[in-house]
Amino acid sequence: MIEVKHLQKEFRIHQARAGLGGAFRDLFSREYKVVKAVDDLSFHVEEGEMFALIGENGAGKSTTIKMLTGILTPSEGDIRINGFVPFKQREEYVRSIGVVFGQRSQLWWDLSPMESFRLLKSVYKVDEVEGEKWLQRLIEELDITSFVSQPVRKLSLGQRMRCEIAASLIHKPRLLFLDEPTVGLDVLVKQKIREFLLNLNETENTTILLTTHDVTDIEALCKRVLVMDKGKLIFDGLLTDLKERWGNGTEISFQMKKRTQAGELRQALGELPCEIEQINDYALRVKVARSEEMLPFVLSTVMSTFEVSDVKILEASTEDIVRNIYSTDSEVASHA
Ligand SMILES: Nc1ncnc2c1ncn2[C@@H]1O[C@H](COP(=O)(O)OP(=O)(O)OP(=O)(O)O)[C@@H](O)[C@H]1O
Repeated sequence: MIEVKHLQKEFRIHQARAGLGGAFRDLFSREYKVVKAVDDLSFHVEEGEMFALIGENGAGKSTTIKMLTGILTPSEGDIRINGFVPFKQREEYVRSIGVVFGQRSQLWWDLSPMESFRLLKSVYKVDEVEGEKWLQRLIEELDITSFVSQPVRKLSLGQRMRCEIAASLIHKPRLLFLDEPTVGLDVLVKQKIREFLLNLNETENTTILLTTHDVTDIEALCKRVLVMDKGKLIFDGLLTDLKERWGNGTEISFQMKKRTQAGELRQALGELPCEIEQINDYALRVKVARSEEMLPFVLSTVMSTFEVSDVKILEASTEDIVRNIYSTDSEVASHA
């Protein structure tokens, strides 16, 4: 569905010289700095995948989406989506995709969403009967019936965003781009949007690409994550692998009924690669790197060897992990 090879986008930014003299010199000769917003990006996406593109501010996500949607022309590299080269075959290409930019609206401000939907139907030359059936399904599933006939300017952000999603899907595209779709929304609306997207992906096999700063979006929706840093792709793989790679593992804290020393725990756990920390005479903490395999072993061994009064398992959240990635120097990671 999506094939991106060595994609690059450079921007030339005018560097203003300091002071009045500088401004005067700028009139005659301008100095420019080149910013590589996207640097040698390559990835491949199968039809029906739902994946997230993440990275801190300025990482290059929006520039990537703009190139994928045909708004920007790459400086170098190839993009082929659904058989199209987006920036070359723009008109045909946009009929096969849906786009939602969280910060920008595709609805007419003074019209109702319903009127916008009807206009979009004729722009996309959607089949009357099939198109109407599909629209009714979108309205129902996005739960927008009660306000779909009010002017867009009177809608709340959450109501508008659900209408934006409906508008982007009027022509039943095979591929949907969502740039920050849940930014500023309350938990209930986020939940509704996520349920809708999961259902769309499952029932229609729509390929969905999401950029987000909200890690709960990723956890709810995507198995695959692409992480960008300073224009480069630094991770492309499963969310579970991302957690394993950048997470600090899992910590298990044990409260013992009797005095227990770290050495005794070490003896019980044998050669298992883990860190054991003595909190006090009765409390110890075991840190394991690969939680999925090791956690059950540590739990069962300690519980069957010692008298344990309390256990707590502390796993790094995706949010901690993403923070961890952004604060670490980038290191290229390979596809899982
Ligand atoms: N039109 C432009 N002209 C010049 N520089 C640009 C332009 N658009 C983006 N950039 C620069 O390219 C880099 C990547 O920007 P981009 O908007 O793609 O990042 P982002 O990951 O989407 O960030 P955010 O999360 O803040 O939206 C930044 O350094 C930005 O200043």
